[in-house]
Amino acid sequence: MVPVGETRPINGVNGTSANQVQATQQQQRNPYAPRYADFLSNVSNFKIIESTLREGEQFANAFFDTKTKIAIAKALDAFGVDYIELTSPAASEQSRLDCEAICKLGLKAKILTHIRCHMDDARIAVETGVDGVDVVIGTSSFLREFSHGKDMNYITKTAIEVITFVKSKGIEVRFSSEDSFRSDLVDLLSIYQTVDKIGVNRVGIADTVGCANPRQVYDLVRTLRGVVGCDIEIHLHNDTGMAIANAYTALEAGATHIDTSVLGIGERVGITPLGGLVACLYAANPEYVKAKYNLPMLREIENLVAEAVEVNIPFMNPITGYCAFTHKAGIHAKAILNNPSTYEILKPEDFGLTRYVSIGHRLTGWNAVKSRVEQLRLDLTDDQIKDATTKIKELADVRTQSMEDVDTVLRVYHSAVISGELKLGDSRGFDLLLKRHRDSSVSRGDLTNGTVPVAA
Ligand SMILES: CC(=O)SCCNC(=O)CCNC(=O)[C@H](O)C(C)(C)COP(=O)(O)OP(=O)(O)OC[C@H]1O[C@@H](n2cnc3c(N)ncnc32)[C@H](O)[C@@H]1OP(=O)(O)O
Ligand SMILES: O=C(O)CCC(=O)C(=O)O
Ligand SMILES: [Zn+2]
Repeated sequence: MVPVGETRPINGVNGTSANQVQATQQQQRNPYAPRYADFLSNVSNFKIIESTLREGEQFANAFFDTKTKIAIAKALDAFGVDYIELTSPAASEQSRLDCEAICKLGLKAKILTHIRCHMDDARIAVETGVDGVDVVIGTSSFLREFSHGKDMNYITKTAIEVITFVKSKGIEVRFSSEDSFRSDLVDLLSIYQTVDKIGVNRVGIADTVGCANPRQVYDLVRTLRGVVGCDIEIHLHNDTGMAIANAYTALEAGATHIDTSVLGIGERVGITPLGGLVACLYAANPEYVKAKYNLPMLREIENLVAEAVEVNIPFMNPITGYCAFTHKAGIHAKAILNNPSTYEILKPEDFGLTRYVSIGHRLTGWNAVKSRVEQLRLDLTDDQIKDATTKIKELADVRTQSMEDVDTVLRVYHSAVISGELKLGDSRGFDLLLKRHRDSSVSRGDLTNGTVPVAA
């Protein structure tokens, strides 16, 4: 693969200045930007509640010792997340100690802990030094019957008691209904309205089982926006692959805070991933997202967490997947080389990353090969490059060619053309020359020019 520079039209293929002006104008009208009519939308005005150290600890593979938790908290803080949510200090003695230790780090991000809607948990939480407490209780009939066994009257009464207590300590408090999308709408709205009236800082909606679709998310958040004056947080599981789309829709409907975890880790398949959400919001408003977050840190944070929980970064991960900025098909490669915005909505350089064009395969085209010819500073006409491209495709029909293979083809082709040994279209002649080159490289053990010594 060949790394390709920023917006430099490497080959200037068919480029005219008029085309470039038009392309620039098109780029300036970002079709993904929020529309001005969306007065409710917070797509360019949101906060991230990063829950790798709470929801993420519920991922089956997760065990974070104190040192790892501190490293993750510091990295998230340096990235610029607004809040870091920690496991309940009621979970274990070490969880409580870790919560206290992270509160003492003096991070810019506000530190939250996440508790059951219960005074015992609240009393422990407020003593840890956190900036706020996220209180949750299930409101769906499933959870009321099979989890905690409490009815809505009890839930409301306890919520008021816990919220009043946490507020009396001068720290933030959020009340959330677990399994919101399978809860009765009247129950939900009435408890949210009650807690809003007593001054809760945020209410939270949770798609606990990952069943909601964007339209349902829009409707619920939009309705809630009309009922409460406080901030609205949303927590979205990814069981049906909707977590990023649902988060975006929630912001459009007026949500103010989105829960994320690094790589989306959490219960089952987890929640809205930090990187994927950032990619989606960057597409809508790159300047806002670039100004708010230290984007080049994303890869480092994902590597840190991936290593801690012993998983690989998925190949199709937005931004950091290993082929996120690699372009392959000839049609794509030509356009990318002229202007990367043709096939890229995210700019790799904004994330400290590089774009690549893959050349050594049968879907390649002469424009991509030409860019490599120019990088190698070989002097070939367009017709000669097309001829060499035919050769690369023939070879790639048998197996994918490494960059070294491609470079060898181009160098051998170039020297044969210069010396007059090869005429345009002489495929058989070129095969012989290539074989001779490879045989002599093998016999000399010659690895120069990145040529792989393979038997002919
Ligand atoms: C959807 C979510 O992810 S919510 C967050 C989940 N997070 C956690 O569970 C944190 C880690 N959990 C733990 O360490 C433990 O479960 C603890 C310390 C919270 C509780 O442990 P235990 O007392 O042994 O109870 P256990 O886990 O078996 O059952 C949960 C208890 O909390 C009650 N409960 C469950 N949810 C809630 C809630 N939101 N608010 C109040 N009580 C609740 C249940 O009724 C049950 O009570 P019981 O002891 O009377 O049966
Ligand atoms: O506290 C919340 O809002 C969400 C809790 C949770 O993890 C869930 O419901 O999946
Ligand atoms: Zn969750």
